[in-house]
Amino acid sequence: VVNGEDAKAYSWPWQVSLQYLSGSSYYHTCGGTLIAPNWVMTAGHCISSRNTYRVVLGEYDLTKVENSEQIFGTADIIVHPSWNSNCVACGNDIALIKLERSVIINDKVQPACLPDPGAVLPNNYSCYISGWGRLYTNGPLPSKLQQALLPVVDHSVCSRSDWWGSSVKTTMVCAGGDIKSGCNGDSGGPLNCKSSNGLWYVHGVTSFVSSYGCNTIQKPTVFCRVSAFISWINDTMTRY
Ligand SMILES: C[C@H](NC(=O)[C@H](CCCC[NH3+])NC(=O)C(F)(F)F)C(=O)Nc1ccc(C(F)(F)F)cc1
Repeated sequence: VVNGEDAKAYSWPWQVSLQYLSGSSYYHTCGGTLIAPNWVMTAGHCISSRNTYRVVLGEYDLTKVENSEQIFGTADIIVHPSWNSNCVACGNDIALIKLERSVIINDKVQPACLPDPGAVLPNNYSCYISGWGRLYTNGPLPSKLQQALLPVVDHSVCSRSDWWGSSVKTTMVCAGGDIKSGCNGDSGGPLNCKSSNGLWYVHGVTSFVSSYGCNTIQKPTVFCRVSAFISWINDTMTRY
């Protein structure tokens, strides 16, 4: 997250650190969202069949053991069937991870609410991105979870030729576009948006930023629009 701030510890209790095994150590590679006691939602581009992954919940400072962490292996990983790793602009950048067992729900680990099917947020609606992605383009990863307020940019603006043009589809959500943005390592994490009922809903799965730099003007962070995939999510959680 570029130009964000340290999140309050455990204030996004559905935030996940997806880590891959390299040698004898695990490394943070992507974010994710807990959506059920044994299911995590992340980005399709976060998954490679060559890797072994683990999922960490109740995480805040990646460099410390805080005794709130719950660590799980994966029982199954289902990448959206229409995800094409050669075409991030085509969308469908979403995957589901079935955990080897259910998490212990507590004040630091809770599932997120998901939006109603088809729900589209209006322009300028305030949401927060959260993640352990780079603090600036080509910069370091933070230790503590970061967050930044990103206003939603509706599709009519986001698809303008001097914005994302045809690279952004209606199955995506744009947010930001100024000096705040997601950055590499935030992939797969949540776009957290507060509803009028006072609950936080995850409307986006962090998908891409500009190759010219994470916080490029008129290139908002682009998210997979969760409300376009509710049926697939429900069907998958039922079938696997
Ligand atoms: C460096 C930058 N990386 C990214 O945006 C990667 C996703 C890469 C998936 C494809 N391998 N995502 C992130 O870094 C994230 F944290 F913001 F989500 C990138 O490749 N951006 C990018 C590539 C293509 C297109 C476009 F669709 F337009 F072709 C747009 C942005």
